[in-house]
This record gives sequence, C-alpha cells and structure tokens, in this order.
Amino acid sequence: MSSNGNSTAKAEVRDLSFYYGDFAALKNVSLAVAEHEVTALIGPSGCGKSTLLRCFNRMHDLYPGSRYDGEIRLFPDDVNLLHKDIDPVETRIRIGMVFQKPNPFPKSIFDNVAYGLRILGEKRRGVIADKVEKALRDAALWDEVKDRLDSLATSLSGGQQQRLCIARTLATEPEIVLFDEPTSALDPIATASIEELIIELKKRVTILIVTHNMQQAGRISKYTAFMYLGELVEFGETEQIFTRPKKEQTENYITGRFG
Ligand SMILES: Nc1ncnc2c1ncn2[C@@H]1O[C@H](COP(=O)(O)OP(=O)(O)OP(=O)(O)O)[C@@H](O)[C@H]1O
Repeated sequence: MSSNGNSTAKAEVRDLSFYYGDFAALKNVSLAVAEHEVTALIGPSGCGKSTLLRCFNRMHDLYPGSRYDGEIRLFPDDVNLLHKDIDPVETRIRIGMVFQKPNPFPKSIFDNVAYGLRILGEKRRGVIADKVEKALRDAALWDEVKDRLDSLATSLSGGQQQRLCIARTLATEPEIVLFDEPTSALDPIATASIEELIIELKKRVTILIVTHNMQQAGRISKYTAFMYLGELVEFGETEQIFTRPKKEQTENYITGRFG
C-alpha cells in the first residue's frame, strides 16, 4: 500500500473517506506516514489536502454534519484515531497542528507556550519554565525572546509568531506535527528559517505538511502524496514523484500544466 521502503510507519491511513454532509471530500485514501520523516501533501486547490490533514487530529469533530469512514491507525499503540471512543482533545495533544497564518493567543510569549502544559494540569512553576524554555529552543526562538518572555506574542514579527506557534505545539511533546501551508504568509527569509526548523524537528517528531510550493516539498520532504478531487493519485518518495512520476496527472501538476 505504500512505497515507504524500510521506514517504520508512525501512522497509516486506511481506506479513508470523509464527508462534509453529503459531499465526499476524501475518497478511499490509503497511505503510510513514515516515522521521523517529512511527508508532503500536494495537489490543486480543493483536492482535499487540508481535509486529510485535519482528520489526523479530529479537527472536523468541531463541525456538525461531517463523517469519517475508514481508519487512521497510530503506532506503536495501533489505535484507530477516528474511533468514536478516542478522545479528540487527547488526540490534539498527541498530534499537534500549525496553521497557515500564525495564530498566537493574545497573551504573553511565555503564556502562549505554557498554555498546553497548564491545560494538562501541570502546576509546578519550575517544570513549566523548563518546558517553555525547551520548546522555545526547539523552535529556534529562545535567543530572540528570552529577555522579553512577558511581552505580548502579537508584538513578534510574522516569522517569529509562526515559530512561537510551533513552540506552543512542541511544548506538550506531540508525536506528529501537522503543518498546513505554514509559510504561505511569510517572506522568503522567514520561510527559509521555518523550513530549516522542520528539517531539524523531524529528529523528534513525525511531520505531515500541506504545501502549494513544489520547491518546498522538494527541499524538505522525503515522501510526497499527490491528491486530486479527493483521491490519492500517487504516493512515493519525493524524488521519484518529482523526477519520474508514474501517473500522467501527477506529471501535469508537477510541470505546472494545471492547478
Ligand atoms: N467546511 C466545509 N464544508 C463543505 N465543504 C468543504 C468544507 N471545507 C472544505 N470543503 C470542500 O472540500 C474539498 C476539499 O477542501 P480542502 O480545503 O481540503 O482542499 P485543499 O486541497 O486543502 O485546498 P486548498 O489548497 O485550496 O486549501 C473542496 O471541494 C472544498 O470546497
């Protein structure tokens, strides 16, 4: 079902269909997400990339009228994330998400990163401070903010805000981080620093990223899934997808003939 070679699967999407009301936005999608690698989801607007990403942390549960059919199995526990007995709130801690537009809370830099830890019930100030520092270091932001942790998060630049959102996600030690076009609102320098960060982060977490930027997928991902009209057209190593696509639709998209 996948061409992941020797990689260990962190998650497996199995025959997943997803419906917004009667509309099937995903149709029988199956793919494996390799542990400690970056997997990119690409395809033209409306093909279902964000919908697939949002299934992983049960974001759709927040909206009535949506329905999942199929499974997303998370390893090593081998649980189906879409099962009705799985708590979506717990899932969102294990599987973090970073959005297109940086969305810090209107709180201090420190409180943004401490937020998830406090939700989890951590009350020890020293532990919170240590974890906040670690998350900010892991998000390559510590040196820039260590002297202004009490400043409002919204006083940071766009690129810094996005790294803060990454630190906020990392603080609760997720296993997978979902990135939904994380650099589309950023300038080239901020984009480069987020890309470097993603490459660094894969040592610790498994990464799934939606991107419109083909060069970005080429630079940072090991595997690429090409989607079209809710279906997974082709999935494989990024290098193969970009240089020797097996399907004509993939080739047309890669070469800019549509989308
Ligand atoms: N809340 C919703 N209700 C109904 N239909 C939706 C909803 N969100 C998305 N859709 C539809 O589902 C399909 C897939 O949308 P999705 O946002 O996943 O695509 P995408 O590939 O991420 O697109 P883009 O690159 O433009 O963000 C589209 O046809 C879209 O119109």
